[in-house]
Amino acid sequence: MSTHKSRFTSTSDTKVGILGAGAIGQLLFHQLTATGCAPYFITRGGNTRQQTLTLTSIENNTSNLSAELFSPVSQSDTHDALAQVMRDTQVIIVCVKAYQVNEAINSILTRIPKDCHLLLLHNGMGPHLQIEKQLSTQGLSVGTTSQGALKLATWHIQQTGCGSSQLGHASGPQLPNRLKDLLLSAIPQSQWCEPVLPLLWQKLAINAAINPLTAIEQCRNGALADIRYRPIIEMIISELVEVAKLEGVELDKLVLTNRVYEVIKLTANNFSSMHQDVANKRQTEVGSINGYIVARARVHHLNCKTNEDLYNQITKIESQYPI
Ligand SMILES: NC(=O)C1=CN([C@@H]2O[C@H](COP(=O)(O)OP(=O)(O)OC[C@H]3O[C@@H](n4cnc5c(N)ncnc54)[C@H](OP(=O)(O)O)[C@@H]3O)[C@@H](O)[C@H]2O)C=CC1
Ligand SMILES: CC(C)(CO)C(=O)C(=O)O
Repeated sequence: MSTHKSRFTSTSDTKVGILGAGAIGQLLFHQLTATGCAPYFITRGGNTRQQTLTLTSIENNTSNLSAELFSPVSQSDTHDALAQVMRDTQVIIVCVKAYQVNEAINSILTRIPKDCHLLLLHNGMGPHLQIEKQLSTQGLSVGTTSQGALKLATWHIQQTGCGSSQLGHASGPQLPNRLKDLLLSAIPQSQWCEPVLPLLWQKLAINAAINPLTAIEQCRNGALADIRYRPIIEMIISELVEVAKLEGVELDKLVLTNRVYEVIKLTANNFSSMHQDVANKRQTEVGSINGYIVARARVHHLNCKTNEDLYNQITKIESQYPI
């Protein structure tokens, strides 16, 4: 695997859009702004406006920034402010949930400039397969992050973890080095990795093992260290390794298992995102986690009983949310 180190010096002439102004989108906004770049947000509602964003850092320091928000649905026929700002945008970072990616990109597809690059940053896998087919000339990159951010209020986030981020090429033209440097210098502990797909599969294994089990058992991540979960965790990983192999990605089951247990230990006190989604009766990302493993297995006429069982249990819980 090759990695790319950043040699970026700050600039304000690079136009970066952030699609999705949630916890991770706002965290990246603060981090990009600190390097001298002035990103803007694409949201799914509301009018074009300025918004004050508040960040509470890990050290509990609070800072404010002003951001510009644009929406594809609020434009009058004569003045499409989003189209105008997107015209010279060089990169759009997509920070929505996995199941929101298609709709979010489709809402802006006709406005994306021909030489603009897209970077997908979400948990789980899958949306890139659809998006790469829809892009004509634009390049696509994908990434995974273990940074943590929590929304305290709509426009106030708390950084909850200083993890690392791995980004890399998916399809079409490569992200120009100047833009790679910008992203790598803005996002702490980030690396450009080629190939990046094995790293996404590795993160998928972590999420496939930890997320549904903690949601079903209603426990913190650390509870999965109990020996009684070992057989099911091993089965989840075995199935994933087999599917990844058929997809051309070789993973070492033992290394992956050790990594899953390392994350269980490192995040022992956390409630996983799927646990939180289920506790708050929100749609989960299971379709892009265990659901993705099952879907890719089907393409290769393979059965993934354990992942399928977990997928079914989570979607059943979701279907029982009160309306
Ligand atoms: N938060 C974290 O600590 C981490 C999150 N991740 C991953 O990052 C991804 C994003 O997570 P997170 O930021 O927490 O999620 P949030 O729900 O906080 O943010 C998603 C944002 O996307 C917006 N959105 C949804 N659809 C559209 C659309 N069509 N157009 C424009 N905006 C849209 C939502 O808007 P609205 O307010 O209207 O719903 C929301 O603001 C997920 O895949 C998550 O698993 C990964 C690591 C850590
Ligand atoms: C790594 C882990 C499992 C941490 O909780 C996570 O990514 C999630 O909760 O979605």
